Amino acid sequence: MSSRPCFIGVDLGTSTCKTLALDAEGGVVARASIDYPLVTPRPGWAEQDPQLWWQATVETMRQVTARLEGWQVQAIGLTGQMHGLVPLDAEDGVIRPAMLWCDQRAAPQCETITERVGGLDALLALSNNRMLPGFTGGKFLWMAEQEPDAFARLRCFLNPKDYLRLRMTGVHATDVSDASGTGLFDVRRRRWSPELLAVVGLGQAQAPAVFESSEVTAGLSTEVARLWGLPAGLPVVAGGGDAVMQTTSQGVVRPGSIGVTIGTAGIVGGAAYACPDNRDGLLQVSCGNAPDRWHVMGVSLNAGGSFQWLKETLAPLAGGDLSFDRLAALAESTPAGAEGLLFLPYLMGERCPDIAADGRGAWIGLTRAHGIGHMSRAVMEGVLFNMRAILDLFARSGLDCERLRASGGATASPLWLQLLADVTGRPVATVSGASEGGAFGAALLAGIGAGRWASLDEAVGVVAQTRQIEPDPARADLYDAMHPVYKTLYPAMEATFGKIAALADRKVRP
Ligand SMILES: Nc1ncnc2c1ncn2[C@@H]1O[C@H](COP(=O)(O)OP(=O)(O)O)[C@@H](O)[C@H]1O
Ligand SMILES: O=C(CO)[C@@H](O)[C@H](O)COP(=O)(O)O
Repeated sequence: MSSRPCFIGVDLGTSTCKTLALDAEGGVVARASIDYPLVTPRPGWAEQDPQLWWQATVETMRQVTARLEGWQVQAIGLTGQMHGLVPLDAEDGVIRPAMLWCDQRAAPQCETITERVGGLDALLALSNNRMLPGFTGGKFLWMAEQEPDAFARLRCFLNPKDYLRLRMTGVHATDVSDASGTGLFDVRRRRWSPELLAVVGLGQAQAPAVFESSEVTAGLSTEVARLWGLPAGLPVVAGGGDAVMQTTSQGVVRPGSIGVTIGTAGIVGGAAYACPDNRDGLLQVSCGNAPDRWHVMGVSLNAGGSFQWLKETLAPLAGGDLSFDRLAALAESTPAGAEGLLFLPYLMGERCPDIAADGRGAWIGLTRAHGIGHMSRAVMEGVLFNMRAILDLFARSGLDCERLRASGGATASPLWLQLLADVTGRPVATVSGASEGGAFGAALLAGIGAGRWASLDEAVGVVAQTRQIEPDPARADLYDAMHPVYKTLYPAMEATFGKIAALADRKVRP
């Protein structure tokens, strides 16, 4: 019997590496995932060791390929966390741990870049994006200033998922959607901006080659192919940044629908046929996963990651074993609105709806009547109030939508899904593949690259709606009343957070 074709997608998330194989109808044949830690050496900093990413990829690929007897892998597609800087030396060695998308240390350098090009309007004309804290661009200047010896050794930089490609194929390459997130890319023309590269001290030779998402970048090396029992030279397609790819996995590739992802980050995203002008730069505009598509999104740094922080913080008090389900059950048995307890989730600072590098998290309204169930519920509600504020920004840009499509790790929880509907007051649809996250989209892109589907529109034809969750009228009414109050929290605290950030730099022994 001849082997059946399948396509592999690898998603290098912030918390987990997920790998899956899809058949030619979009059904999942095999999947595996492995977690790794997020390191926060100081408030506002976030790093990971690319070696751990590669180990997780090797192992998840081993587990998936071991289950593919009778299947023939036709191509691999990559996706992963955006905006991270993997600095490489002349031997392709990693010079320092990767600074991630939620790392705020380079906020002052982002302002410097904006000034150097002549202000915000000039920057938007070059890239169509602000140089937001957390974008890759600022990290180069930070390195040049704070770690000049390390910066002098830099010969090439890669986005996180593209480091996996380097290890798989030996090639320095990225795709247009992930390149958009560096802040150094001319999103309108789908090419590096030579002016912006120069402003951060780089030349074109130090930037990876850029491909459209479904283009084949290179073939699997003999050594790596042997590790996974795959043919040497197997095509590895360009893929895309995870925030864009999540929206592709949701089937949101044409204007008119909006996807919400609750992963570590929170993403509100939609597609466009032409590159929209990013007038005030409060949203992000990137190239989409097809040559004729662009992508608009607002990204919160603090969605599922806030819930994960709560779990990790409380786990030692719960004998080290506290599950997301237990935490959600505590929240579910607490009244909607957590009896007046609000949570501002800016634990990693924030990018959208507020640009708040010095932002901090806070429970506001604590009383002796509040317990851990209230705190857990307030965290979930606060994250979703923040997503609703991003939806308000979308509406202001004429991108509103009556229904949402949901994806991301948190959508494994029925409570998160119901609260998303209740807090936004919109029906929420889940789709096949949404719980698989970006790996699903990456595998679809691999399928396009291998010729299974002729276009992105055709490929997302395999994405089907699985459920629709309606908002509960009474809870939606309460959340309508709470949202304007929530929106006052950051403006009220902004100046105080600035002072707190300065105080946090003063180290005094315990
Ligand atoms: N069973 C679950 N119940 C509730 N939330 C969950 C569950 N599993 C994962 N999550 C949430 O999903 C987040 C991770 O989502 P994921 O899409 O896998 O993120 P990433 O791609 O950033 O690694 C976690 O931070 C957590 O808040
Ligand atoms: O910053 C962004 C996109 O602009 C984030 O989407 C990161 O790319 C990380 O995503 P997850 O790990 O939460 O999927």
